[in-house]
Order: sequence, then structure tokens, then C-alpha cells
Amino acid sequence: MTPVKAILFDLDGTLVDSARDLQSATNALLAGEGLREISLGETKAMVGDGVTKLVERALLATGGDVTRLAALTRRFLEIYEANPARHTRSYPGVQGVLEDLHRCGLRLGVVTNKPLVATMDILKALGLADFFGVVVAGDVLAERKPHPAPLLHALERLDISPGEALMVGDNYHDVQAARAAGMRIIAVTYGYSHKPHSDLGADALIATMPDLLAILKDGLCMNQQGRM
Ligand SMILES: O=C(O)COP(=O)(O)O
Ligand SMILES: [Mg+2]
Repeated sequence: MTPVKAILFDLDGTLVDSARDLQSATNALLAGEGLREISLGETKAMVGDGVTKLVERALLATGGDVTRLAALTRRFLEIYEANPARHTRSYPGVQGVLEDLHRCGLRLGVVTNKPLVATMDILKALGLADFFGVVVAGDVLAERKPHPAPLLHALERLDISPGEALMVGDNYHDVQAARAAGMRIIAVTYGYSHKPHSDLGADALIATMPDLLAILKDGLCMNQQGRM
């Protein structure tokens, strides 16, 4: 197997637990429309395909007016971007794993369907921004995951070929995008998957981010060679 030289991470549900801030912003939008609130569980099931899909799913679930989707998505972003990291936290072990991988010389990137402004605010607020050589957000290219273009764009910027790279994500769109890009893919078993994890079709599943080090570990720091 070709050694892993770069790792691309999904954001929501993989590096950070962002559901409470997404829920708050969604509920503020729904309240302005006179609609009911959505629960944290409902929010998690709506996240992953970008903000327009989140707002559309929230409107459909609460009887809102989807014909005003574009305007309501802009309103959602105004609300969300004012406070994207009030309750958002990195998952256990994420900071330490990124430090280890960075120190070992791996190139790291983020590929998320979340828009860029909120993505960068969250990475900075949680002290994660400096680990990444590239961040490809959901509004940067015409295509989003599950399309492979954002992953391939990130790898191009890192000057790494798909065969030398690994994607880590929590959802079907991460697996489909990685497969279409010709990359290996590991899925976390926490996060906001819309399907049972065993049905995602990932190369491996990890229950916590530090488990990633166990998969990559043999000689990681000595010769920068991943085992996968
Ligand atoms: O749907 C979103 O906004 C973000 O989702 P992702 O970070 O899991 O790609
Ligand atoms: Mg995700």
C-alpha cells in the first residue's frame, strides 16, 4: 500500500460537534417564521449536505415556506455566522491527534460542505486553523461532497495524489466523494451519519479520533509511512 502522505478531514460531525449552534440558528430562523423548534436529534439528521439543504429540511419538517428557500438560507447564514462557535467543540482527542500528525510531517486539510466564513471562524475559535494547509468549504467550488471535486482540489493544493491520501469523515457523502476521488476513507462512528456506519462502505471505522493513530501508527514519526 502506498504510504499516507496527506489526510483530509470532514468538519461537522468529524472534527467538531457543531450541532447545538446549528440548532440554535435554525430555531431562531424558524421562530421568525412562526414555526416550531427542531430538536438536537432532528438537527443532526439534517446536517451534512450544506446550509441550503439544512434550511430546506428544517422548513419541510416544520411546515415552512420552501418557495422562499434562497432568502431564508441567507437569513440563516446571517444568524449562524454571528455565533458559529458558542457551543461548538472539537471531539475528544482531535487536537492531540492533529498535533501528532502535523508534527510527523503529514499534510492536513479540511473539506466541508459548510460555508467558508463559519468554517474558518470555528477552526480559529477552537485553535485548529494552523494545522491545515488547505481548507475547501462548501461555497468555494460549484460542486460539493459527494462530488469528488472538493477533495481533488484540496489534494492539488497540497501537491499530493489521491493514492497517497486518506479522507476521514462521518457521513455517506464523505465516503462517496473519497471513492470517486480514488482515495482511502475512514469513517468515525460518532457524528451525524444518515445511515448505519456499517453501511457506509468505508475502509475502516474508528470510534474516537485517537484510533486513527493506531491505524496509521507503524513508524509514522520515524519514516512518515502509514500502514494503510
Ligand atoms: O452540512 C454542512 O453544513 C457541513 O457538513 P460537513 O462539515 O459534514 O461536510
Ligand atoms: Mg460531516
